[in-house]
Amino acid sequence: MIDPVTLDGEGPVGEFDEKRAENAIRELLLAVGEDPDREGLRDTPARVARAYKEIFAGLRQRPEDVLTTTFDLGHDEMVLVKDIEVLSSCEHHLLPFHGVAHVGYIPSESGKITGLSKLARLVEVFARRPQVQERLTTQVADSLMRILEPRGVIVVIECEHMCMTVRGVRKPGAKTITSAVRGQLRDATTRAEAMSLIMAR
Ligand SMILES: Nc1nc2c(ncn2[C@@H]2O[C@H](COP(=O)(O)OP(=O)(O)OP(=O)(O)O)[C@@H](O)[C@H]2O)c(=O)[nH]1
Ligand SMILES: [Zn+2]
Repeated sequence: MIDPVTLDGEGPVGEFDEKRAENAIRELLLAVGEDPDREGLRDTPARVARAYKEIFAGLRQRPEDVLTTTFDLGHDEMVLVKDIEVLSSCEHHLLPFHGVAHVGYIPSESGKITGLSKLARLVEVFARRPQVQERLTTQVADSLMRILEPRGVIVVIECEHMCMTVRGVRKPGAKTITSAVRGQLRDATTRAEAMSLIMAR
């Protein structure tokens, strides 16, 4: 089961309760002073419930479900996929944060490699949950270390948080950058090489 605090678990959690989500959205519309029965809003609770089902689909997925394909290519140098689009939701305001993730690893001695698309799928598993950017970053790094047993991992995520743009402090354009570095990628030279590849435009 997924740990409800760290959300770091193996999943899947229970089924998405669409009816309950619909009722909650109806309540929210009433709370803001709207009429959920007026024509334009009549289908909104069901629509929003379906949207949340999609947005939080990662709660019902495990990293093992996507890191399936591995090959022994004997490649033992760094593999880095840059600019993977990230669309997640901050758990404080349930507003989106979006940007990019860069995920790199140095394969195990045996050269155990995964499909490139699987790194993007792994980001999705953790992004589609109520999140904070720091946890998203470490969960991607730690699950890669656990499942692929590489010699090192680097994950850098750059996002803009809607809760800082549409409300509150209102600072559009401010970017948050988080990183998680594991194993041999902690060595200064290797880390510097990875960072220069990540920062190169
Ligand atoms: N560390 C971290 N903070 C986040 C993330 N997403 C949102 N936050 C912050 O969570 C904090 C919640 O602060 P609170 O003071 O409880 O909430 P608030 O009154 O709505 O805060 P303001 O946004 O400053 O108006 C805010 O500072 C947000 O910017 C994230 O991914 N990581
Ligand atoms: Zn927020």
